[in-house]
Amino acid sequence: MHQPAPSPLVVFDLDGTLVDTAPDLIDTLNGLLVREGMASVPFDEARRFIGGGARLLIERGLSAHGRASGPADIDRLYAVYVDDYAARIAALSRPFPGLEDALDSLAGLGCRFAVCTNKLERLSVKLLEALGLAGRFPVICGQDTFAVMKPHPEALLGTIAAAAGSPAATVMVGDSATDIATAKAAGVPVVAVDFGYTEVPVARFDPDRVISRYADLPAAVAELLGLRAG
Ligand SMILES: O=C(O)COP(=O)(O)O
Ligand SMILES: [Mg+2]
Repeated sequence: MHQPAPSPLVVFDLDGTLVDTAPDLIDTLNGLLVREGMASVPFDEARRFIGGGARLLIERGLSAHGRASGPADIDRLYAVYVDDYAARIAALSRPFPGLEDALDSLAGLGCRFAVCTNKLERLSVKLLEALGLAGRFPVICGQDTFAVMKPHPEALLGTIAAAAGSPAATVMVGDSATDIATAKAAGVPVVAVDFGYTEVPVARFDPDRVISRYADLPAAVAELLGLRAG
């Protein structure tokens, strides 16, 4: 007896992929820096600090001011950051254009959806709930869901398992070198969006596809997984 093949799964990164969170992340970081007696980091510079989780964002913010920081400093600032960010979670953050239509088309191809992010799980759920998107993603895994975070492949493989999917029937969608490395290590094809947060153009990391707008995602996923409409 053959097991029925698991339905195709699309696993999305969150910051810079599903949602343009940079304004709220950067306002939170800059609020923290100003209270510590430092200047704000310019938006375009701070945007490139996103992608490795909040701790790294704070470390990069401090080192932009030439401030060396020990783990105790980061721990203290991180606790404040998480509360401040939670309070403004979707003040300015919005889904990238065309996302919902692309999800509708992908659902029409039989795809299910999950999130694998380096944001804390509870903040990820809160953000997607605030934007009315949580119902689209029955599985939302964050940096603290598993013992490891991206780029460790187990973060993605754990997300796929939680969604009762199979790596062979999954596509990852992300905006950063971290996402591409994670997918490659897990043996999962990856579509990179080029409108997210990265210092180096994503094409440089050799993803399977690069898209510049969500309208192009359904065809890319269909091609990578050999899906047909209907
Ligand atoms: O907030 C971050 O720095 C990371 O988030 P992401 O994994 O959803 O890009
Ligand atoms: Mg990202």
